Amino acid sequence: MPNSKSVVILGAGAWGTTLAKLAAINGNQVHLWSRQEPLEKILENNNPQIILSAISMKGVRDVASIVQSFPLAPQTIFVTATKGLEPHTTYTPSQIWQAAFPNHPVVVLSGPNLSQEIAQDLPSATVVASKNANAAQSVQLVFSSHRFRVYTNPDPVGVELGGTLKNVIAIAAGICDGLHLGTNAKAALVTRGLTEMVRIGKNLGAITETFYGLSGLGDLLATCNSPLSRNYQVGYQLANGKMLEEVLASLPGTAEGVNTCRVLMEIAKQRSIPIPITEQVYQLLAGQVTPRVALDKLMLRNIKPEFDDFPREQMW
Ligand SMILES: NC(=O)c1ccc[n+]([C@@H]2O[C@H](COP(=O)([O-])OP(=O)(O)OC[C@H]3O[C@@H](n4cnc5c(N)ncnc54)[C@H](OP(=O)(O)O)[C@@H]3O)[C@@H](O)[C@H]2O)c1
Ligand SMILES: O=P(O)(O)OC[C@H](O)CO
Repeated sequence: MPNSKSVVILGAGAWGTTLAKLAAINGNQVHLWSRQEPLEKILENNNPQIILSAISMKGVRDVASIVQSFPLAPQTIFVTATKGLEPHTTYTPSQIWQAAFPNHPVVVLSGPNLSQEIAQDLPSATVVASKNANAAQSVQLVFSSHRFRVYTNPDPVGVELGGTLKNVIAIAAGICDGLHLGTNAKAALVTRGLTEMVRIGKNLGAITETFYGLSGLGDLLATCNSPLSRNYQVGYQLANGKMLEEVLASLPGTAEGVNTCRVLMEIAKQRSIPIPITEQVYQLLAGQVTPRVALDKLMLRNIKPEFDDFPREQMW
């Protein structure tokens, strides 16, 4: 294949395995790494043009520092598909990869991508975002197929935060469905959840419009409406009376929203960003409120205008 690339995928979990298949379908030479094998052989023998990380948030920093110890071609592109935030530093995965490899292009891949549906060959779309347009276009070619439509975007911060922040709202959506609160409540929750995502995103340097695209609203809708989502499952099962530890132990894979929620609360406190839904999810995960009390606390907040920054000329 003339455009075939050597692609190393780090993390043989649900998402890494699915992305490896998508890249292989297009004729790329794909090498999937799980931490049971030595990384050295894969990196040294295959001269990767693209290294994609689908590692859970908790492993990203360690894996990035292992990769740092190997010589790489200067044009090697890093792609991150992790949806999480690092505790304490509050770094996104792409910030960790960029700090470890300051001279390499870094691309964020994120969108409404429930891996089980993609693995069944159902149609799906995603976004690859980078400050480096050539790198984003290279990654677009590696993964695009008749079943996986890949768009480019110049706002990696917004694309990465969309995929990360929606996980907390998906926990809330699972609670909403688990309590059988109805379609009106779910619509209100998801819409106000998007408002919270935009508020945090703008504060962290994202472009607002990005949150109305596939990696923001798109992923929010997919994750808040699917029992395939691990984050949704956390909320749904908590609403049905299970303990958090019990739910996490029975989940197939990682629900990043649990840790993301804690990190978001740190960010919101430091920067005085109002995020009431996230705050109630945080208190619920910490065992400080029941789902019903969290609902009442949200409904009984002070009444206020719908938008924080409606254009002045449109105000009364
Ligand atoms: N599944 C999806 O539908 C989907 C879609 C889009 C994005 N994502 C995101 O992709 C990331 C991975 O999700 P997943 O569904 O693939 O989760 P998963 O099935 O639980 O797999 C997690 C992967 O991370 C690796 N890992 C975990 N801790 C590690 C550590 N300390 N050091 C090295 N490797 C470590 C695991 O390795 P071991 O197997 O050796 O434990 C495994 O390969 C998450 O951030 C998730 O939000 C998932
Ligand atoms: O299973 P979840 O909740 O991690 O969601 C998977 C993907 O992020 C959906 O786009």
